[in-house]
Amino acid sequence: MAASTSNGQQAAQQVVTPQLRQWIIAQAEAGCRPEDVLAAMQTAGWKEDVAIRALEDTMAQHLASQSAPAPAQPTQAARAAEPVVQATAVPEPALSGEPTVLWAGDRQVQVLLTCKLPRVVVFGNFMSDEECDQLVALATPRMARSETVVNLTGGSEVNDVRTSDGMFFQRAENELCERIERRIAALVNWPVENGEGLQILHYRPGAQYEPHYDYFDPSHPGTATILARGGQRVGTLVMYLNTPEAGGGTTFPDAGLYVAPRKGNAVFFSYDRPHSTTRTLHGGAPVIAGEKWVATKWMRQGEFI
Ligand SMILES: O=C(O)CCC(=O)C(=O)O
Ligand SMILES: [Fe+2]
Repeated sequence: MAASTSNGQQAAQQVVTPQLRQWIIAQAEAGCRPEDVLAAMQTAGWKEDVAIRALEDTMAQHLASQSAPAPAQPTQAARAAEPVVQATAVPEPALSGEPTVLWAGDRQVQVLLTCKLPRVVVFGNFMSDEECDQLVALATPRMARSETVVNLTGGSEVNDVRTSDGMFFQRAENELCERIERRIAALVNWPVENGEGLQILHYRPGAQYEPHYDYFDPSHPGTATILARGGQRVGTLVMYLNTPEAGGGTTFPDAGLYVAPRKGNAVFFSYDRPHSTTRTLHGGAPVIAGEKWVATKWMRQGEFI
């Protein structure tokens, strides 16, 4: 099996050929485990997300085309059609009727943009100017250089990936946090109890948050400790507390999406599995002029304790 390339630039254009599909089916029928098929594809230069989608789609189609009744024990071929990482329920706004506004319990919020993959929704008028200013004022005396979770230990440390300052509020620490948390819960239909405390970030000119995933990497040793407090993260709401003069948007490189930071607006995204196939790679673009303040709410699968 030969992949078209292992070069990142060209890899974005990798195309799943009929030959690759045949090879996948042959491996599964020969009894190869899906993990091994995936590993072989990656060794040959296929991007992980392309390989997973090719494997899942090919085996699902192959099984659907077989007319024989399902065997009592799943075959290797059936196992290969199972998602490599299991999907889970996620927060989701009530957008089925394509509304232009949503009632979030105490406030009407505008729907400005929706995207299926990655699941991204941009909201307007999520918070009032006064609420934004008040949150910044409450956070300011407590700002410290941002820390990022260290996956090896489950602890956190200062590093260069995130050059902003930050702080965390406890959940429901004050009336404003409580009000915003209830609004988020109503907007994305996810229990308040599953939310982490609000995080406030402050970026000065040049500061940025390099592209990353918000879920915890299941393969890292520190993740088990983190997951004990409510399971995986499954959704994020980034709320813009001011409008920088230039730069500082939230980027989704896999979708070529740039969300401009506008005071009071917010960007929501969800990820139903801790995997790159959710395409939720995102970052805070460098602030070019002015400064940037955001509040981030991360939502867990279960109650965050
Ligand atoms: O600042 C941003 O636009 C993104 C923030 C972010 O990704 C986070 O807080 O996890
Ligand atoms: Fe993030």
